[in-house]
Amino acid sequence: MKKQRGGQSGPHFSIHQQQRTLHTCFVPEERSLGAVFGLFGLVVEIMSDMSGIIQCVNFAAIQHKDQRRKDPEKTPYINHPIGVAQLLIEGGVSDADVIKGALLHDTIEDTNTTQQQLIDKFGPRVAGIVAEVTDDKSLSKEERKRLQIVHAASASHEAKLVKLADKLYNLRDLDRVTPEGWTRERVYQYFQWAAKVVDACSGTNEYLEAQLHELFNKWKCINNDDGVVTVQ
Ligand SMILES: Nc1nc2c(ncn2[C@@H]2O[C@H](COP(=O)(O)OP(=O)(O)O)[C@@H](OP(=O)(O)OP(=O)(O)O)[C@H]2O)c(=O)[nH]1
Repeated sequence: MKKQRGGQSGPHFSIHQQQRTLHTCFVPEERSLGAVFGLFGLVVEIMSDMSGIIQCVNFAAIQHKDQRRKDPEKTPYINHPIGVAQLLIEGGVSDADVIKGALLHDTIEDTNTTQQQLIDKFGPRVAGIVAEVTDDKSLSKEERKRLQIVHAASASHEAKLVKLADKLYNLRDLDRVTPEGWTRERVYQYFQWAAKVVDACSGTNEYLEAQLHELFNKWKCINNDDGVVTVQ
């Protein structure tokens, strides 16, 4: 299948068409022929690099093997990158390098993986997406959080997609259960900060942003005209 600009491909269904209709495949009452064809186009696209994607899942699983999420069930950490990749598929993303970037997105930040290793194994484009969504752990937490907002605005489209799916996954997790040791205030603060990062990525993916705004509405995070997020 011929590659288009930005790594997107699919001669029969535009990425816009896929994004608009694809998520309806996951909602039985809204399922339509167009959505099913859209899903087919996406599956063909992703399948064309299935072995590369499996290699990423395998590498991420090995690198995160001893890590757990912060929820009381101590879910295996690998569930997170796989879930972020799944959200991108739901959002109609058919660019295999973005899916790979999602699967690997925490390997540099949270394991001993280096960017050079990712370049050697998965190529410079995938490694570049991961590098863009990696925080500099040598900085203070406050500075890292501030820089995420600043960097999100000028990030590439591919990195913004991973960022949006990452935030959606984490916010859904927070909505589901409070991590061990977190107060309700800390959860609200995370929502407030995440709303600013998401705002900086606006206009990237209709589906992911709609899902995020649904959560912000539920948690009553209002992004004012002056960019200040308030919680009601
Ligand atoms: N909601 C949730 N988050 C969990 C859980 N387990 C681990 N995390 C991770 O915790 C981080 C958010 O916690 P914070 O206290 O704000 O940040 P910190 O761990 O970096 O100090 C997120 O990582 P991050 O890479 O720093 O993401 P982000 O801060 O860039 O969103 C998230 O992936 C969990 O069970 N629920």
